[in-house]
Amino acid sequence: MGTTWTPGSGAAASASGRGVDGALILALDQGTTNTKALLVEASTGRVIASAARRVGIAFPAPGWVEQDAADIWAATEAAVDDVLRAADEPALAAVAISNQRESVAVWDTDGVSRGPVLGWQDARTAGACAELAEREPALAAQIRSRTGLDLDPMFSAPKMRWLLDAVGSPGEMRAGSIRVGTIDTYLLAQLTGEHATEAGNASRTLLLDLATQTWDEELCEAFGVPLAVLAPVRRSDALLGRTLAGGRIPAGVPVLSVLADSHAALYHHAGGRPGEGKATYGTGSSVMVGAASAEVAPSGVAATLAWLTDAPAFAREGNVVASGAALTWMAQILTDGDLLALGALAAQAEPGLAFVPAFSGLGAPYFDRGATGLLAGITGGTTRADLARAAFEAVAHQVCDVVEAMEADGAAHLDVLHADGGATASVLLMQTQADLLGRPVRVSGEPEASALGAAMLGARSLGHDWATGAGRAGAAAHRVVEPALDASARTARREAWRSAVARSRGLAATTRTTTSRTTTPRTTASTSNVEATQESRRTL
Ligand SMILES: O=P(O)(O)OC[C@H](O)CO
Repeated sequence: MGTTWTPGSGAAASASGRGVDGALILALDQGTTNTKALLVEASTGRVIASAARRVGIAFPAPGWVEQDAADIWAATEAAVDDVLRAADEPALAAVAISNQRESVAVWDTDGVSRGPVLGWQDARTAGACAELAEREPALAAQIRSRTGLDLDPMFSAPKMRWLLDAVGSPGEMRAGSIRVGTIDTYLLAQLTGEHATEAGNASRTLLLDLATQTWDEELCEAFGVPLAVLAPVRRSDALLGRTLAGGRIPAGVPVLSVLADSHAALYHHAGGRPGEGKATYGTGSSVMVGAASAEVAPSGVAATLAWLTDAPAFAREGNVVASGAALTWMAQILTDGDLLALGALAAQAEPGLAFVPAFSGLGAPYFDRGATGLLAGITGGTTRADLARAAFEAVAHQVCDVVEAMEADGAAHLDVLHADGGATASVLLMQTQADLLGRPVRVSGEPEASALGAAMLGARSLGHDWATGAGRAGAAAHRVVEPALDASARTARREAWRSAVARSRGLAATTRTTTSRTTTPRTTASTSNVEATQESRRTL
């Protein structure tokens, strides 16, 4: 039974076999499921070796998602060991890091973990967040206006508070002898002994003032996270430390760049160029578009700091809950889980049927947990191919919904969408996306966009600029898909979709809106619909 678009590689490490031209960057991508390590030629961006090690994850209670900080570090060291061996122990010019966002670790001043990592999907503080929003609506509004984010359990501050309550004493918190931070901060502590956090990662905590790119003391106080336990906020391209002796990486190698993973992919694809955004097609879809300022985003999408170099780069982001998940579900019904067969089946049909995959409500830009999944437009002539086609249309429509919401106030605009992730292998999906968006889709052939984004930023500090130079040598091929649908057909298909979404949400079918003003935006998380069945043990 085929459940992926392409066959996976079982190799732990691989090397290109070609000689190395100049300095090498070790690029790490610490993600939820694994840590990847790449050796990247600094002058060209060519990947000469790569390795990956899995990271464990636990679900100890409904809505709880935990990882082990020591396991994350062990997987990172093992991946580094694999890649250095594969390349015969080369000299390293720099380390670059990209990492999963929002997840929080707690450790002591020696770098020893003091509790579980609360994963970004962890929703144990959902009750506490809802209670705080109800008790102090002005604070919830202040959080959104200052941080760009909604008060939601996905983000770090409620997790930090939970961990501090669970394992920290007031004395330790006052003295700063216990530390909490996002995964970049934990990795920097292990690699370099420094206590520092990268600004883009910090912007996912609910504690960073987007306008000043510094910790917001009032919000820290509101969440009960003392400044003393937080790391100083640093530029994304700062010298963030040098590797310690005794680790797998030789001592003294500078860490020259850190980017949050989704931000790193945006940096890799678009290099900060205005009008370029990205969509990642995984189980859900993360859609990010650069924004001119830290202005509060329109309802239904978040504002975030993408990275901080000479100037801050802002972005807007929305997360669709079910995109690849919609294809997987339909494939299980129609093609025994075979996604390639689903694509072939869908190609036999014309668009017409609307499938709203609100399996557990809808994410961005609607954030309607009450929405129900539906198929609209079934007739006696509806075929299996029509159903398959509707699943592909649903993925593309949802990305359009987010893009339209991002552009609603005119402060962000998308000219070209970079696409990455497994489902981009579908020619039908990418053409549908370009058609419904009415803009070109640049389909990335690069599977490691996040690690390479971090490496690209680090290379700049070494004097190499792939983004504005002649282009990255050895870059994976990409393809550009141009829209091929006339405006009136596009409008008709978008209207039919909006009508189906309105029905799914129990609204009047004539509603033409990308974002409800009557429902409170809940979250930007792909887990927005995970109802925490266990209330937080503490209130915020
Ligand atoms: O670990 P990943 O690659 O699933 O990324 C997680 C995201 O950063 C969460 O926001």
